[in-house]
Amino acid sequence: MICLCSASESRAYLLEKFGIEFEQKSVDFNEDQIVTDVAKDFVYLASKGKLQAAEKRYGSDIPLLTADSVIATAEGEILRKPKNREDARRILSLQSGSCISIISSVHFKTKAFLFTNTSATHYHFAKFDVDDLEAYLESELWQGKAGGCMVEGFCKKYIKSVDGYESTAMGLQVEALLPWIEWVKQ
Ligand SMILES: Nc1nc2c(ncn2[C@H]2C[C@H](O)[C@@H](COP(=O)(O)OP(=O)(O)OP(=O)(O)O)O2)c(=O)[nH]1
Repeated sequence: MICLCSASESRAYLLEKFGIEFEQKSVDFNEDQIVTDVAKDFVYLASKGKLQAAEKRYGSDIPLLTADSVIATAEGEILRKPKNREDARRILSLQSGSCISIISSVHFKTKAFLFTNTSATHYHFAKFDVDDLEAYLESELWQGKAGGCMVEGFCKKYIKSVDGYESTAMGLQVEALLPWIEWVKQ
């Protein structure tokens, strides 16, 4: 059993999809305190900060798993979760017809080891249909997602090319974690 220290439905879905037994508890960490404009450093520091907060709150008797994800545009702008529908429209419009990277960092800590991994999945999207984008904004499915993005949903039909795991793009590179989770089961 491991503890997914995250409020993320996407991360819980991914662990369930891979048949990993877990409990889920949220963790409070203010990502606004992170001062960097480098996306891979942002997610690493956020994931690390969440782990430290989780250790303080839950102790370390059970293996703790934390993660953070952002989108980086081709220009290097970091896109986090949209604040509102207008922000979602702005952020998604930046991704329309563009190349982006979804970067996820994980920290997985047990009594025996600390595993960290920062991975990216790179997408080239076709231009989003305006009416389709408005319908997606209306659906509010973009809420709580880095860049308002759903690679398995709204964005899927616009994918012209992809390089990397879909799981990384959805917020948790389970494939990289699996050997370490198996080790814990021994
Ligand atoms: N279903 C789906 N979720 C995505 C996708 N891209 C990013 N996400 C989700 C994963 C995370 O829940 C969220 C990124 O926000 P954070 O890394 O700050 O995590 P979140 O605040 O959701 O939960 P946490 O901080 O771990 O309690 O976006 C995607 O393409 N599909």
